[in-house]
Parts: sequence; structure tokens; C-alpha cells
Amino acid sequence: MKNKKPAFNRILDDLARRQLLLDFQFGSAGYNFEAIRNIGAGAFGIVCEAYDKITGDKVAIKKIGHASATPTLSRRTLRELRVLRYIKHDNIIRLRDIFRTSGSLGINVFMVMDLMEGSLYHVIHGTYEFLEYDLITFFMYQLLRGLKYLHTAGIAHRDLKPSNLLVNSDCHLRIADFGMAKLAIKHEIENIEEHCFYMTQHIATLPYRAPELLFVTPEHSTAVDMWAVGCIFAEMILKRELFPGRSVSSQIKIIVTQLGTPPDKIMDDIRCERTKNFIQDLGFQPGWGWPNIMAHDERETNEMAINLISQLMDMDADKRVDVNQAIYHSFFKSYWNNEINEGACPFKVKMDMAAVENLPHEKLIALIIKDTRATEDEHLNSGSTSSGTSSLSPASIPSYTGGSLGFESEVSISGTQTENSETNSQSSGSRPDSRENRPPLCTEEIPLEI
Ligand SMILES: Nc1ncnc2c1ncn2[C@@H]1O[C@H](COP(=O)(O)OP(=O)(O)OP(=O)(O)O)[C@@H](O)[C@H]1O
Repeated sequence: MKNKKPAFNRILDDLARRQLLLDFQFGSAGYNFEAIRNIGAGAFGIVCEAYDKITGDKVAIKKIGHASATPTLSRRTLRELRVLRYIKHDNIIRLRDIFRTSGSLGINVFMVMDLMEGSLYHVIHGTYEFLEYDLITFFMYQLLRGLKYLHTAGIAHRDLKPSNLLVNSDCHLRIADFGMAKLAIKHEIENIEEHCFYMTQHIATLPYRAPELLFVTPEHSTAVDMWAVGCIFAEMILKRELFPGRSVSSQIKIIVTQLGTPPDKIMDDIRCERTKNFIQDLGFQPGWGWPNIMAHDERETNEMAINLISQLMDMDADKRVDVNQAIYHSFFKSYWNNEINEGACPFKVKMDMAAVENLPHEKLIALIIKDTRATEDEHLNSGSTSSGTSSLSPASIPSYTGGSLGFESEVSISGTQTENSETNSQSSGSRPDSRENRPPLCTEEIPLEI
């Protein structure tokens, strides 16, 4: 029996390899990229580690299969393309290239990104030990920096959760997965019935959903992100999901039980009668108080952390701290000397985000086609590089001195690219021209019609 195990493993490896080749057929972009292994899957995309034959780097390639098949998928794809194409920030995943292939069910979009070694989910739940407060502070600081850049431009991510925060062994964090990103505007719920329907739906990111989304009250999108930041912060401290609901009703019940019955202002704003009745049926809930919610038998209490969480997770979105207030909270005192001095997010992203929401399906497909390069003609596209491919300015964030995370994955650290490593390798002359050979990110600029 013992001898059979290696053979069985070989069969599994072989099957995985075949599946990988089936999932990641790059068309003629296969001249540039070679899929190595599958590294992640979400509701909308699958991601592989790949070898970039032009630069010699290892990269991550996210495939959004059948991106043109439904309006929802097309809109998600275009949102992600449009945000990532134009923004550059040290704490936001960097898009290197975009190409497409055509499949029987529509267009497959491939987004080539810097390869990261793992996600915050792995860091939090991959070991038994608690995370040091210094490390938690560093991750939080980077997350808030990335968000500050987005929120200043009026963009809300709307799907923040540990698995969408990618990290490297050197503790560098980057925000990823912009399929839900939207221009932040305070808006009333338009279709109450549709939102009430979610009472019975399982939503993947439920534990990070803000009360205004659950309760069906007017949404202020950037505040939604701040709530999620609070959930992630608490999860790093407790090593478990803070509010682990598995249905909308259980999520509401957990929040109301622990934080208390919502104030009249929130109850009056609830548009969905079913939700309102559900909360009223829970009876008066005094709430546990944040020190009790955050209490853990084996972990010391950090007053400052509890104070910050309580401000991030105010049930009333109007009272919740915004990213600028959060980043200057005393919890981040050790970073106050670091000047946050980054370029502004291009206005174009803001315009695009507004436009994408109102486009009909055919227009979304047309723009996806224009935004991605066809694999067939990629070798003709030499010459100037678009803004999205240009190297970022060297990282200005402080590096973490408390040690390495030591991921156990097969991802080779030397193969991953951070701005720092890239700058270093180029200055040491190891592959000085590799980027210049890269085809342009997109073939043309397409102003969206608003
Ligand atoms: N650049 C990257 N480097 C390393 N791993 C990555 C990278 N991008 C994504 N991943 C991994 O792939 C997983 C799925 O990617 P992503 O979240 O973008 O897909 P999705 O379908 O949009 O997910 P979701 O279900 O959260 O909406 C991530 O959780 C992450 O673990």
C-alpha cells in the first residue's frame, strides 16, 4: 500500500497539470506566459502562478472566464480592468498586462499581475500563534494607506476581506480584487424588493458586510470599506471572524446581539419591512460592549485597538471614522513620522467608474474588447507602454523589521516582484531591459461616454 502512494500522487499531479492547461489556454500569448500551478479561485476568477518568458519573472494571471457572458460578469470585469489599469500605489496590486482569448461561451479575460506569496487569510489562519500587535499595526497601516488613495479619489472597494489582501513574506500588503469597486456616492436603495431578497441569499463576504447593506438603509460606499477594515482588524487580533454569520439573517442577529439594538435613526431608515420586523422581533438588545466582544482568554487587551475598532465599526455610517481619521488614530502613532506622500489617483478612474455602472451589456463587451489586447496580434503591439505598465516610484512605506512571515507555499520568493525587489534587481543590472520588451498594456485609449 505504501509503495502506491507516490504513484497515486503522480496521478493527482498529472490531473492537476491537465486541468491547469485546460483552464489557462493563453492563445498566442502562450509565447509569453507559461502556467505553472493553480494558486487561487474566487467566485469570478481563477488565478495561476505563471512564468513570464519575456521578463523572466513569476507572475499571477487571473482568468475571468466567459467575461462577456452576462451583464454582471462584464461589468465586474470592466470595473476591475478600469481601476487597475490606471492606478498605481504601493499597497494596491499592480496590473502588468491584459489579454483576451475567445471561447465557446464568450471572451476570457486574463489579467497579468505581480505575484504575491499569500493572503492575509493565510497569515491569520495559517498558524496557531497570535499575530504580534506590531505586525497587525503594519498590515493595518498599509491597508489604510491603499484605501486612502482609493477613497480620496472617491472609489470604494466594497469587497474587502482577508483573502483579498495579498501579502509577501516581507509583510508587504497589497489590496486586490476590484470587481466590486464603485464610485462612492451616498445613494438610496433603488430596488427594495431585490435587496430584501438577499435575506435568503448566501453572500460570500457576509462577515464583512456593513449594517447599512444588511439593514437596507442608504449606503455611503466608502464607509462600507471602513466597517470591513474593522472586521479584518478584529480578525487579526482574535484569529477568528468577528461576526461569522452564514446567512443575512444570522449576520444581522449576531451584529444586533453584540452591538445592541440599532438606534432609532437607523431603524427609521430601514427600507425593507421584513428586515425591520426581523430586528424588532429580536427584542431589545443592550449589546455586549467592545471590551467584551474583543475579550480573549489567551490574549491581552489592547485599549487603543479596541478604541479604534469601536470607531471603525459604528453601526451608524455617518458616525463611522473615515480613512483619514483612522490612519491618524493613536494606534498608528509609530507611523506618524512617515509622511504619506503619494500621487493622486487619476481622475480618469473616477470618470470611468461612474460610467461603467450605466453601460448596457453590448457596450460593456465592446469596451472589454478594446481594453484587452487580442492574443493573435500581440506581437505587433510593440512600442510605447501605456500608463499602467510604467514602473511605480520606489516604495515609500517603511519596511517591517519584525521578521519574515515564512510562507510555506512553493512560490519562490525570488520569483515574486515587489517594487523594491524590482528596483534592486534593475539597479544591480540583472535584467535591465526586460520591461522594455513588454507589449503595451492596451492598444488604445477609450474615453467612456457618460
Ligand atoms: N496577484 C496575486 N498573487 C497571488 N495570489 C493571488 C493574486 N491574485 C489573486 N490571488 C489569489 O487568488 C484568489 C482569487 O482571486 P480574486 O479574489 O481576485 O478572484 P475573485 O473570483 O474575484 O474572488 P472573489 O470570490 O473574492 O470575488 C485570491 O483569494 C488569492 O488567494
